[in-house]
Amino acid sequence: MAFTTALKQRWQNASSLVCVGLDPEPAKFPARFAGDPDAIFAFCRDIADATAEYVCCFKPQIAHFAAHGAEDALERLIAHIHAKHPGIPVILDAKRGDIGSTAQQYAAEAFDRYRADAVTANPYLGRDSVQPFLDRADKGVVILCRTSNPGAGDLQDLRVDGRPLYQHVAEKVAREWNDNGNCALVVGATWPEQLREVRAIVGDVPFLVPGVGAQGGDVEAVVTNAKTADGTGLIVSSSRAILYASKGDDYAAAAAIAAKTLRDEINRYR
Ligand SMILES: O=C(O)c1cc(=O)[nH]c(=O)n1[C@@H]1O[C@H](COP(=O)(O)O)[C@@H](O)[C@H]1O
Repeated sequence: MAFTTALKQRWQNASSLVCVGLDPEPAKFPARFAGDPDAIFAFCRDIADATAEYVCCFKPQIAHFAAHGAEDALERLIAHIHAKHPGIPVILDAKRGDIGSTAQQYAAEAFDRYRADAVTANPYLGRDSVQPFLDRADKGVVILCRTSNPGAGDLQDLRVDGRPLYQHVAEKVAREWNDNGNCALVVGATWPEQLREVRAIVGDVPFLVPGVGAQGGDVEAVVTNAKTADGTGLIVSSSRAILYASKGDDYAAAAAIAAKTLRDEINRYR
């Protein structure tokens, strides 16, 4: 099923706009994983199984696996999510972007090797660098627009033809790059004003919104400023606040409570 179709179904059927980000950091794992050679897979699997009923998506972050030589764990984790939780799309957070021939390989990596349903991409090399992702009509392409980090404005806010660069990205993606209807935009939860501005430019294009939880974004401001008319349109992603809700043996139950609490808070403002 196409990413956007699966996402819309999941928004409705699970009544959730929450995405759990799977960013394993072994140093933060509960003590029971000490010395376990498969800790990264086991920890992420437990979190995914505990939180699945409360999410519209999962988002594994590739560097958090690759830094530990755990690409195999990432492959198995995505296969596990597809098998155990069918209908929940997986966004591979890899922020790819390169010349066309290399971008082809990145698309094959994300969609054929890892079997992700969508991938995050950096737009700054231009359309041809994103084209191999756009061409996979059944897959989602989640393009950086106004990121959540403190330095986001260093380049993204530079004024070009009278308005900030991130607004040009938003317009280009919505008007020119979205022929297959498979684009989404990253807009950080830490920037409620920019969320409102980008929503006004792009209509119903879905937003991936990281930055609630550990980065302090305000849930009410995110939802009221950026939801679509039908009360959806958002993939509100939280990683550390859910993954590391408890360092004890109750880590999975604590993650489930954190995911449910975020879902309910979001739903109050939809
Ligand atoms: O593309 C992303 O997911 C992303 C974009 C962005 O603007 N800010 C951002 O924090 N992220 C990712 O979201 C995750 C951080 O989530 P927290 O632990 O909830 O802060 C990391 O994997 C980041 O790479």
